Amino acid sequence: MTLTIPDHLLALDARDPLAHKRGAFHLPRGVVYLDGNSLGALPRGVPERLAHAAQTEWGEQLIRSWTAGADAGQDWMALPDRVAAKIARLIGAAAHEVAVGDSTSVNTFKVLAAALGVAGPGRRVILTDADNFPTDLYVAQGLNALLGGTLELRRVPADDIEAHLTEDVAALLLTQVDYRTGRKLDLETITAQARAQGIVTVWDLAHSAGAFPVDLSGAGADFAVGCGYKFLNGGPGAPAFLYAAERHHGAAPVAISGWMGHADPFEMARDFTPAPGARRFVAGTPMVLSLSALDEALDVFADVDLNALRAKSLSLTDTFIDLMEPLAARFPLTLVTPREHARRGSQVSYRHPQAREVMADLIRAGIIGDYRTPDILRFGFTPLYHSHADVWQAARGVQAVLELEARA
Ligand SMILES: Cc1ncc(COP(=O)(O)O)c(C=O)c1O
Ligand SMILES: Nc1c(O)cccc1C(=O)C[C@H](N)C(=O)O
Repeated sequence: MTLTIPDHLLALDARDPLAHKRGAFHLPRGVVYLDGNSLGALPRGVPERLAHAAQTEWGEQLIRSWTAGADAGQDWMALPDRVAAKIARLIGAAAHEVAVGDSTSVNTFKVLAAALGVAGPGRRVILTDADNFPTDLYVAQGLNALLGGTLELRRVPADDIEAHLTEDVAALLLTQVDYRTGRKLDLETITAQARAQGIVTVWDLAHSAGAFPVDLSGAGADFAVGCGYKFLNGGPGAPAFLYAAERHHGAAPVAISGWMGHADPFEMARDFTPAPGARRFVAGTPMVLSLSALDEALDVFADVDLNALRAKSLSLTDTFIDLMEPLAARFPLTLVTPREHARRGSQVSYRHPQAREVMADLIRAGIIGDYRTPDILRFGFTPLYHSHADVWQAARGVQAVLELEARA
């Protein structure tokens, strides 16, 4: 690898239409941060927004903040809906089809229960990817246990899903981008195939939302969930989101029917009457402080062309794969991320027999990626704040660490 950043990479950065977005983030010096697919970097506007929420809205306004500005939709009570509208644009949904709050795990429970509630009679299988993220598998197991073990959780390799779209399947639960390999599934085609078989789809967009455009409505997807703290940069433990297609709002059961999903919470009625739209899935009191951070973080996306975001993400990951190629020839590194653009999310992963140690050394050297069992080195690329120069620096760092380890 060259000693200085190659001109063609500098040229890519010079004509990067998203380059100015880097300034919207706090990025610590001396670090190449490649873990925005686990915890997005801090948007610069967030600390001030949090201070305002704490000092003014909470400290001064106290309980009045729940309703202050309600006429303009600026009250705390409507904060989940305001955040939902911002996320909706990123995932191809209408604002009233998105609900924000709770964790992705809890939302997976809610939408899986909803999906089972609208599935055709006699269908008792939840079909999923055998390597799905653990929480998706565990939630499906827990829901089945709650239903007395009446369902079957059928786990098959992601590549074999199509062959398993059979008439006994009630719901298809898939994560679009695999957290280990970065493999991206064709959400449009799989959704269409599932719908043709009468199967209700539930998509986990944890590694999709904010990384590239998603078009849930266009695809005809039924339900979805996703994280607020990864590519949406909402901060540690940020509220998650769920999507419920409008056509299901009438019939889909609300498994956690809390008072904040009631049509009129302060009516204090004895029976649950769901709020209009996906708001019915907001179970309890909105997490105002963390919603405020997420709300502010999402403003960074307001003027972002999502196609430009995708193009840059692919350019970053292409560059990393290219720069790593000579290293993969010298060291025991195996690329596990698909090279085809259509099958790649916004991360690049390699197998390495000492992946855990290599990643620990990389992190000590300021190249922060992730290790995932059993032998995966994972590098996440965030098109809002990474440059091609960062990618080059990261690959140089990997080279230095691997050379040092080979000598040890
Ligand atoms: C695919 C996927 N789903 C869900 C989650 C997380 O869910 P939760 O926010 O409930 O921890 C993650 C990461 O943590 C994930 O990668
Ligand atoms: N959600 C996480 C957490 O609470 C602590 C540490 C890491 C995470 C993650 O995001 C893991 C992540 N979903 C993954 O893709 O591996």
